Amino acid sequence: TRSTRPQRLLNAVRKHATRGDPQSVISAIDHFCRHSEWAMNIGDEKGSILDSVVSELNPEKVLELGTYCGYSTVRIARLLPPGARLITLEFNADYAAIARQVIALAGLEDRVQLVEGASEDWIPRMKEHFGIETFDFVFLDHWKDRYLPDTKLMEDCGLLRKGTVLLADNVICPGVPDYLQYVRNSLSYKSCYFKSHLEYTKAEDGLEKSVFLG
Ligand SMILES: O=C(NC/C=C/[C@H]1OC[C@H](O)[C@@H]1O)c1cc([N+](=O)[O-])cc(O)c1O
Ligand SMILES: [Mg+2]
Repeated sequence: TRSTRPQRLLNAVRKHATRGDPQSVISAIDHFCRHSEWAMNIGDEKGSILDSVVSELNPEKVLELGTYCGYSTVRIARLLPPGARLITLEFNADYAAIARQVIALAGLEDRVQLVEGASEDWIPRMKEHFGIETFDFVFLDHWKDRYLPDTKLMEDCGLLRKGTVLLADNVICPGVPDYLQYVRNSLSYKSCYFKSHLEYTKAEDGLEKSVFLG
C-alpha cells in the first residue's frame, strides 16, 4: 500500500536529521514541507513566535493539543529544562505513531508524554492520571472546532491558574472565530494577536496569545 504523508515526513527526518539533535529534526521537517510536500506543521515562521513565547515563559508544565507529527512538540520540548514536562494529546493513532518516532529521534522523550485519545476525554483526567495541578502553558493546534470547548473544559477542571498562557495556532487560517471572540471579549483573558503566515505559504495566518487572569 502507498505510504502516507506522515510516513514520508518521518523518512525525511531519518534521512537528514542527526539523532539527539532537535534543531536538525526541525530543519529536516521544514525542508521536506517546503520542497517536497506541504504538511500542517506550525512551520518555521510561526514556530519562531512559538519559541519566543515559550522561552519568555520558561514553563514547567505544558499541554499541547494536537501532536500531528510532533514538529511543535519538538520545538517546545527542546526549550524546556529537563525537569519540565510536556503532555501532548493526539486523537489519530497513525499520527501518534509517527510523532513518537520523531520525538525519540530528537532525543526528547524524557520530557514528553504523548497521549492518544480525544482531548475532551483526557482533559478531565489530567489531575488524577498525570498528577498535574495546573498548566503553565497550553498550545492549541488540534481540531479548530475544539479550541473553544476544550478551553472552557480546562477552566472548569481547574487546570488554568492566574498567568497561564494559551497560544492558539491558525486563528486566521483555517480560522477559529468562536474561540477568538471568546478570548478577546472575556474578562478572564488578556489576549493579543501575532500576525504571521500559514506554514510554508504566503497566506495570512497568526497566533493568538491569551493570558488567563483567574
Ligand atoms: O486542521 C488542522 N489542524 C488540526 C489537526 C487535526 C488532527 O490532529 C488532531 C486530530 O488528531 C486530527 O487528526 C490544521 C489545518 C491547516 N490547514 O491549512 O488546513 C493548518 C494548520 O496549521 C492546522 O493545524
Ligand atoms: Mg496548526
